[in-house]
Order: sequence, then structure tokens, then C-alpha cells
Amino acid sequence: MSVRASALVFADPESQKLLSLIERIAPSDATAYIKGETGTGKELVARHIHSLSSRRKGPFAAINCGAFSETLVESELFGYERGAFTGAVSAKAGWFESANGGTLFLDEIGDLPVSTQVKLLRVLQEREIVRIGSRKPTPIDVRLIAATNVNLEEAVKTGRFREDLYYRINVVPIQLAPLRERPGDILPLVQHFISIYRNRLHTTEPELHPDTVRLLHEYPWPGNIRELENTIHRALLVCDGNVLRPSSLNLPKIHSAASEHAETASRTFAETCHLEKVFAQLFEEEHDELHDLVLRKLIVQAYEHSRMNQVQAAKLLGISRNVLRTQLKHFGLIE
Ligand SMILES: Nc1ncnc2c1ncn2[C@@H]1O[C@H](COP(=O)(O)OP(=O)(O)OP(=O)(O)O)[C@@H](O)[C@H]1O
Repeated sequence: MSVRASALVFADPESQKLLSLIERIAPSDATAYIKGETGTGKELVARHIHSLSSRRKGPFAAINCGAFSETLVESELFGYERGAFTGAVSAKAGWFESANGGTLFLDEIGDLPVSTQVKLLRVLQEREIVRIGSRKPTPIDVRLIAATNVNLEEAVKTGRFREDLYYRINVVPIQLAPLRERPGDILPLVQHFISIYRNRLHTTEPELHPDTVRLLHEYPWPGNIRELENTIHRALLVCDGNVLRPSSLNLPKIHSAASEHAETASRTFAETCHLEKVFAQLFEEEHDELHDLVLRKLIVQAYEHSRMNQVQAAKLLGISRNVLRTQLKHFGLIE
């Protein structure tokens, strides 16, 4: 096993829960189905399950179902005999045979053509494969781990993925959270990748500037752990001196989620202020309770759903933190 596959980071409480699930299910032979955005560590988790199972001495084979054309994918999975089709000059084992006695990781399983899905289901049920161009079944003993970053449940609804195969693979579902939802992993992963790439690049361990730490936590990491890894690798290459500054990370401007939230928050707050006047005129004193209820809801929207802290929220809303706190207190949102 490579150093990277053995040194895993599971620091955030969310990741610790995941680790204990992995440890519980690894020894069984149950099919696992890993869901998660791109770069969240699906293959790494599959390798970890294999390394903790009784199959660890057997092979671990990983295949990306989306990497092959419709015509190629079956010969890749099930193998073929010599002369099975034009160009089949010699027989070749498929991935199921290569993984015999071990674990087969099928990444992007949702990309399999429906005709191949039928054959895959048969292989899983019968526990034998028939190479293309042959009639002889070969028994196989393989634990399957499937993964996808698309919504397979939706694909079942629209008929792009067979329901029977879905139930066959969905024995142990494992959901990997995006990196932005497990912030406790960010710094341990940064240290992990610094130590890997520092050794490779023969550089000294850089210090993280406090602004760098802040940016690492604010950035939404759409490419998840893979993006973080590439960012650290690049940062160590360009880092000038012994301090890793935000500019070395070269991250795209956080225009996406955070700034959209900020814009929405300012808008909502402006609307809130406007509505406050309208309600005051409409309902006057005797409708105080209703007035407060509506305002409370609007302020919850502007503040809580913007995922900002009070300092950021006050700055973006163009009011002082004290004014914001007074508003929040007034509506019972903080003590
Ligand atoms: N918990 C972790 N600890 C350390 N490194 C990790 C962890 N999870 C993922 N990585 C690293 O992040 C990178 C991406 O992981 P991986 O290839 O497993 O993601 P993936 O979800 O399978 O991606 P894709 O959806 O694109 O196939 C790899 O280099 C992997 O080593």
C-alpha cells in the first residue's frame, strides 16, 4: 500500500463517524456504495475498506466506468477470447478476473450503459463471468465497491440506471461529505499534503500565515480534497520564503457561494429595513407581535442563512456590529 493510502486524515467529527462506519463494515463481504462529490476521497475510502478486510492480501482493482466507450466497457469488465471481435488477437482477462480474491472498485458506475448494467447484475448474482466470445463461465470471488458522484436515485427514476442493480449495489451506502462541510479536516489535510510534497520537493516546512489559514477555511473547495492537494502542491512550488501567504494558494476569487450569500444578505436586510417601515405604517402599535414575527423571520434569513459570522455580516450589511447585535437581541436570536 502506498504511503498516501495508509496515512488518512479523518479529523473532523463527520469524518470520524465515517471512519467508524468503514471499520464496522470492512470485515464483511458486503457490497459498498460510496456517494460523494468529485475529489471527496471515494477511491481512497474503497482502498481503505479493502485494506481492513480479510481480502487485503488479494488484489484491489479500480476501474472508471466512464473512461470507456460503450463497446469497450464490457470487454474491459468481463474480458474476451481470441477472435471474439476484430482486433482481439489474443485472449484477455477482464477486471473481474484481475480482482479475483480481492476487491473491485467500479467508479462512476452510473456511466455504465443499460445493456452492461444487465450483465453486471447477472455477474453479481451468479458470481461467475463469461468472457466475450466464450460460453464457459468462470467463477469469481470479488467484493464489489461502487461509487458515483451523480445522483443514482435520480438516474433510477429517469430509467438511466436499473432499479434492480441499484438495490443490488446499495447494500452498505456510504456518503462522503464535501470538504466545506467537514472544516475540521482542512488543516490536518494541509499538514498531511505539506509533509508529502515537502519531502518530494526537498523544501523546509513552511509556516502558515494567519490570513492563509482564514482563506483555507473560507474557500468553498468545489474540487474538494483533490483541489486542496493540488493547491498545496502548487503553493509549495511557488512559495517564496518560509511563510505560506494567501497569494501562494492562488485560489479563484470567492465570488461563488459566499459572495452570493453576502449579496442576498444585504438585499434581504435592505428589504427588511424597508418592510419594517411598511409594517410599522400598516399595523402600527396594536399589531406589534405580528410585526415582530415577520421581521424576525426576515432577519433569520439575512443572518443565519448567510453562513457568516457577526463581524462579516455587519460589514457586508454596512452596519456596526453593535447595531446588528441589538437587532438580533431584539428579535431573540441571541442572548
Ligand atoms: N481522508 C483523506 N486523507 C488523506 N488524503 C485523502 C483523503 N481523502 C482523499 N484524499 C486524497 O485526495 C485525492 C482525491 O481522492 P480520491 O481520488 O479518492 O477522490 P474521489 O472521490 O474518488 O474522486 P473522483 O470523484 O474524481 O473519482 C487523492 O489524492 C487522495 O489521496
